[in-house]
Order: sequence, then C-alpha cells, then structure tokens
Amino acid sequence: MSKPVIEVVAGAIRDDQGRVLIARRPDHAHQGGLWEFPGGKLEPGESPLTGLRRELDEELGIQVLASRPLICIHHDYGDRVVRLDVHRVERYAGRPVGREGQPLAWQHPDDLGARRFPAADRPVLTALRLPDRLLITGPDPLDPVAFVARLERALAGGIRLVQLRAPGLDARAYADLADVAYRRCRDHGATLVLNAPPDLAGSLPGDGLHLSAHWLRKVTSRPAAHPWVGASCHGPDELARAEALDLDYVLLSPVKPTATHPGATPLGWSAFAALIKPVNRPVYALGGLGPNDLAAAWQAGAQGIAAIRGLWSFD
Ligand SMILES: Nc1nc2c([nH]c(=O)n2[C@H]2C[C@H](O)[C@@H](COP(=O)(O)OP(=O)(O)OP(=O)(O)O)O2)c(=O)[nH]1
Repeated sequence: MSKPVIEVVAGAIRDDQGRVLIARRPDHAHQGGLWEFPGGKLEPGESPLTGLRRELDEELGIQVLASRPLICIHHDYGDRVVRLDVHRVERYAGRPVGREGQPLAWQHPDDLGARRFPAADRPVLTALRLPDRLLITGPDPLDPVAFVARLERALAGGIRLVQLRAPGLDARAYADLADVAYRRCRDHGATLVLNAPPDLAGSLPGDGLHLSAHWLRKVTSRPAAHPWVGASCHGPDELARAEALDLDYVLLSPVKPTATHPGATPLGWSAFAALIKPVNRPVYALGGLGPNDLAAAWQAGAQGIAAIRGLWSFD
C-alpha cells in the first residue's frame, strides 16, 4: 500500500542583505533538532498560499504580502512521504520572531550547507543559490570582441549564471574564450558553466560543467572537476538520468518554438509542468523564452528561464 503524502508548505524569506530565515525544529518533532524553512502541514482543503500565510503568521508573526513558488520536493522518509512546497516570500509585514519559542537565524544561501537540514531540503538549498535567469551565450563568437562586449552588457544587466556555449569553436579557441569569460563573470560575482566535453572543461577555468544530452548519456558518474554540474534534458529519461547522476540542476526544452532547434516540437507549459513534477532539483525552462516568461515558468514549477536570444543582446 502506498504511504499517504503529507502536504507541507514552507517559506524562504530573504532580508535586504540576501540572507534567508531559518528556524530550528523542536527536538521531539519529526526531523527534530534540524534547521528548516518556516512552515508546516496544510490543513485539509487548504491552498498552498493560504497555508503559507497561516503558518508564517502562527510561527513568526509576519503577514505575507507577495510570494512565488520556488521549488517543490517529494521525499520519502521511510515512515512518511512529504511533499515540501517551498515559496519565496518577496514581501511581508511585521518582524519575524519565534512565536513558538523556536530559535531563528538569518543565513546567506551559500552558508546554509553548514547547517543540518532534513534530507528533503537539499535541493531547496541548491535552488536558493541559483538565480532565476540562466544566460546561454550565442551565437558562435566569431568576433570575440563583440562577444565579450555582449557578455559584459548581460552581466551589467544582472545576469549571474552563464553557460558558455560555442559549438563552432575548436578546443583551443573555446579555451581562450573561457579564460576571458571566466574573468568577466568573476568580476561581476557571476557563475560560469562550461558547455564542453567534460575532459576539456575540467582543464579550463570555470565554476561548473554543462552536460549536453550527448554527454549526459555518456558519463557514468557526476564529473567532479567543477562545483556545479547541470545538463540539457528533453524528456523523462534524460530527467531521470540527471537525477541518478545527482546533478545540481537541469534545463528542459523546448517549451516554445525556438530558432536554435526549428524542427523540435514544443512542449508547452502544461507538459513541461507534468514532466518536472517528479524531478527533485531545480529545472530551468528553455526554448523560445525571455524575461516575460518568468512568472509562467515559476507557476509551472521551474527555477526560472534559460535563454540565448531572450537574454543575449544582439545589437
Ligand atoms: N516546515 C518545514 N517542514 C519540513 C521541512 N523539511 C522537511 O522535511 N519538513 C518536514 C518535517 C515534517 O515531517 C513536515 C512538517 O511538519 P510539522 O510538524 O512542522 O508541521 P506543523 O507545523 O503543521 O506541525 P504540527 O501542527 O503537526 O505540530 O515536513 C522544512 O524545511 N520546513
């Protein structure tokens, strides 16, 4: 008999320094003594938003004014299955206090890993460290000066995650470009992910590796040379493979018609949402998207959008 699923809603609340509020669970509770994102079980028939507002008022004495979905995790603890629906609280009224006596702490997302959280929260910590827009560079940088100027404009405009894609370059030219791109990204506090064969990427400066669908099939374990590893997926088998390899995040495409792959059949948002429902890690929606699609992407369960044309400036 399948175990009943406990529906839990939780809030990721940020302060103006970008730190996130966490609370310590009571020792006697399930996952007791561990840190959590404030929240709790939904009441029967309650919507996630109503539950979020109620829980954060009860536990912290704050009123949620604006929020949006961040990530939804299904986790089997053995004795129970939890569906943890985490929302980013964008605005709230009041000052959070531990109304149930629970200790609270504000922590930068990069430092959350030093705390002990329930197992279900691991992908939530990853989602909090990733931005909502992933820029894929393009087209091939035949003119490196113009290419770097475009990259610089995107970084100045707030892009903080860049995938260096240049399939037309040989290994030498790609390595030279990675060198420049890495320095530019580092100057802006952005993460550079290399879309290259793992052996080549492992020898180049960067923060991460992007596995194309080809390399996702070929590697037998998670490549270890860079801290971040993501992959391109187009359906359930590739999504399952990325999970089995314990990659940090994935891209699922194409959501809409795209000039890069004109022959591919677009998924549309509802098929996209259905495909990523069982995926317990951040998913970027890709294919014909731009910043105007962010709200639809969040509602479909995505971390955000990935794009070439939608985020790369061509003028
Ligand atoms: N709030 C919260 N719960 C989490 C997180 N991670 C995680 O695995 N859980 C699990 C632990 C529990 O099994 C369940 C939440 O149940 P709870 O006991 O806190 O719910 P509640 O506040 O409604 O408490 P109660 O009325 O049952 O006493 O979700 C998290 O980050 N935040």
